[in-house]
Amino acid sequence: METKAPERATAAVPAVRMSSVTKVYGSGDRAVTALDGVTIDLPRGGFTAVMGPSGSGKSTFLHCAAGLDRPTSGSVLLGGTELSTLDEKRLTAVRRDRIGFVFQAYNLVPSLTVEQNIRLPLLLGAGAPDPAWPPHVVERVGLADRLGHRPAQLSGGQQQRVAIARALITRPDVVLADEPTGALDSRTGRQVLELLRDIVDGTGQTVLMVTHDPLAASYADQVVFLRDGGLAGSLADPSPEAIAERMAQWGEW
Ligand SMILES: Nc1ncnc2c1ncn2[C@@H]1O[C@H](COP(=O)(O)OP(=O)(O)OP(=O)(O)O)[C@@H](O)[C@H]1O
Repeated sequence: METKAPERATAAVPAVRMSSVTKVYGSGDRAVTALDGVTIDLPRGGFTAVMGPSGSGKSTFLHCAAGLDRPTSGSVLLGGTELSTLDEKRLTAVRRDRIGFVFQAYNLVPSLTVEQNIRLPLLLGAGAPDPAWPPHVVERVGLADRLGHRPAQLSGGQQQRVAIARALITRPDVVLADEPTGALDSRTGRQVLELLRDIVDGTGQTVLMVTHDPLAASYADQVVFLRDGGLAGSLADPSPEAIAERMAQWGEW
């Protein structure tokens, strides 16, 4: 299937490139450095998990990568577009068209059907992808027989699959997931993680996921650890045991 712009088809351009990103909230005595000079590339078509103790900067990292928060200094490139210099209107368009969000709490619209929820970003004006893409997404998340249902008629795992399909519908540069299995039981949570893995492997999407759970993080290609706002190492092809061991070394989770 075609991509939307030539720059985004270049494998050499990472999905997200953060360079010396610092985020300071407040000022003077009350200043809190939430991110402290973070430099990282998220490879296109990769699955990256972000872990770290409470307050280490995970949400701030995700928000800066998504253009939801502006860094105090440093640069964030999304598929080759510098976010820090965009005005609010263009930033909103980038978030709508090129980033998919998946939250712990699903955030579906109760009065809309599954199909309308999935297509919501397109109804709100996002550029239409290749016509073959939406049916492909619906099929991939296994919801073809639920399209006329309302969210309340679905299980938690099915609702999260609707949210994942909605995040994918614009064929974004990156899907950002904030504790996507936090509200699910372990079996349903595994199904959602398998789906995220399948989306990366089968459609070449890029996923960035914040999680506290070593098992969830083990579905990623790499785990990056944050501590006090800075990168504190990474693990490639991580096993749950290796992740848990790293967490135990720091003993502050
Ligand atoms: N809007 C804000 N104003 C002031 N301080 C903030 C704000 N947002 C975050 N912080 C501070 O920045 C630091 C990093 O917060 P962040 O939410 O990114 O951490 P986290 O790793 O996601 O934590 P948790 O796992 O508890 O969700 C914390 O010290 C937090 O108190």
